[in-house]
Amino acid sequence: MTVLRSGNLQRDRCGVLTVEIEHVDVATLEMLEKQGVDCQPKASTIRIIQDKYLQKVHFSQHAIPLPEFMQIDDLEGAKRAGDLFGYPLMIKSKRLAYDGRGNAVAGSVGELSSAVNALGGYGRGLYVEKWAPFVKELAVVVARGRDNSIVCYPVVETIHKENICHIVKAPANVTWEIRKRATDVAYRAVSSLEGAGIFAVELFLTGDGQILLNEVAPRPHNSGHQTIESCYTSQFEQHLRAVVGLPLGDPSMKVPAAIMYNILGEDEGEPGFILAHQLIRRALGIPRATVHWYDKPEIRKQRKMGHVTIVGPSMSDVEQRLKSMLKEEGSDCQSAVTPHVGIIMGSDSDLPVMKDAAKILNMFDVPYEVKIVSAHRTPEMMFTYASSARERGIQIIIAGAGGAAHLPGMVAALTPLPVIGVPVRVSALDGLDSLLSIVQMPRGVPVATVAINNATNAGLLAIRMLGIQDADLLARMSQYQEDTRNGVLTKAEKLEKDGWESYLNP
Ligand SMILES: Nc1cncn1[C@@H]1O[C@H](COP(=O)(O)O)[C@@H](O)[C@H]1O
Repeated sequence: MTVLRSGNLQRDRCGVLTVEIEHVDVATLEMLEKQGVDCQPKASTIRIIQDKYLQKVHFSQHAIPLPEFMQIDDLEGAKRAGDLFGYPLMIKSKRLAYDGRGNAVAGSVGELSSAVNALGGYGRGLYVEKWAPFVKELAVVVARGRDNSIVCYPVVETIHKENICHIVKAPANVTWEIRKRATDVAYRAVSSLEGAGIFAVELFLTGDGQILLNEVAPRPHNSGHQTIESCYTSQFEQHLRAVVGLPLGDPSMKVPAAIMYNILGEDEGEPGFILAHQLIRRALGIPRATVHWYDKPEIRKQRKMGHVTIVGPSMSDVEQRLKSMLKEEGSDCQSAVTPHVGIIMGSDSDLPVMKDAAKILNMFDVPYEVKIVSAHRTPEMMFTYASSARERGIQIIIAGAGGAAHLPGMVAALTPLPVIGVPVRVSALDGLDSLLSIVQMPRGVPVATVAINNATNAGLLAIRMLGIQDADLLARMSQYQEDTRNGVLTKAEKLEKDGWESYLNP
């Protein structure tokens, strides 16, 4: 087996299969050699994939949702397609179309000829697709083993610039239902093919929530590069497992968020290398960023020269680091620590109580923010705060209010994050009004409610929740419990030794 750089499977004239692969650890290689690697993806798969038109025909036969398409052989055919699908019209080359090559858009009937000429004429083998009015491009990397077992990686969002993949965000910021639908389309597309290995399935999400299959690439793919750092099994290891016939690995993410940024040539020759190296230098200074440089001998504008993957506790955290790497305005990676907990309260008069939650978070070194947000006096602000909290990387909200204390409940209705309510004692009713307002939530909208004025417990509960995914934090929580226990034991010993009278009047 030869280990090269990309991800394609090739067979030479003697029938020896070459796996082009970029990342493989020595242990896997040794194991492969011992196995006497025998990789034989079915020829039909390769043929289907190489001819994009045939691929479309194949998928439409399997009732997989696609943009409408038809083959065109001359100008008359192209005009008919225009009449049928309307403009703009997507014209695609059947073969060797990738990275924006082999695609042209005709904005009107008058632009048909120039678009076709740009693709090398009808003789190249062309087909047209109805314009897919997508709001996002999604992708799912799917692995298929030689025993036909299939696993799907989490759905990612791919962001293209001038038809070239620029950024991949994992996981995609879409609803669970859309993720499920995208995964289902990808699964069905790969199930309808033959062969083993990684298949990257590119999808369109339309404004009305439809998922359309764009294309399938039968190889480790740019949309899966972030799996090296973000998933338990990278797409490259998975590809080897699949073609060799080993059990497929766990494709799930081991970090909450990842972004892959392609390093594209910004200039030709030496100036291009200097710019790329400046970017790499900045990337090396970004926490949790990993640089991959492909060491291609030549640099050209828009050529993929490498990529950077940044992983982190939330998408907003990772986005902030990316901005900082790209030196975008308002990005200072050092000062911008994403708060994990939001402490909010209905009024500044709640602060003397709510400060105790902040003290606990200080003690455990958990980043947080403190804000005044009133459900009644600033309802719009409450709406914006609650509905954007998750996106900003907040993981838990502690909300305190007194009297008609609707803040925790309303916030819980607006976010999927856990909300801890602190009833603040303010009125003649001694806090019972606040307690009942917070605790008596309707079914379906939970608020974890602590005792009246006990913001300390809200802070501690937040630490325990965060500890589920943070072993160090959980260990510190055990230590806190141990210290509390020792504190009580010391007092008990003193009471025993001194007697209650001198204990009370030392
Ligand atoms: N329920 C509510 C809505 N907006 C503020 N509050 C609560 O009203 C109490 C009294 O607020 P203030 O001291 O500002 O009058 C505070 O506990 C505050 O959370």
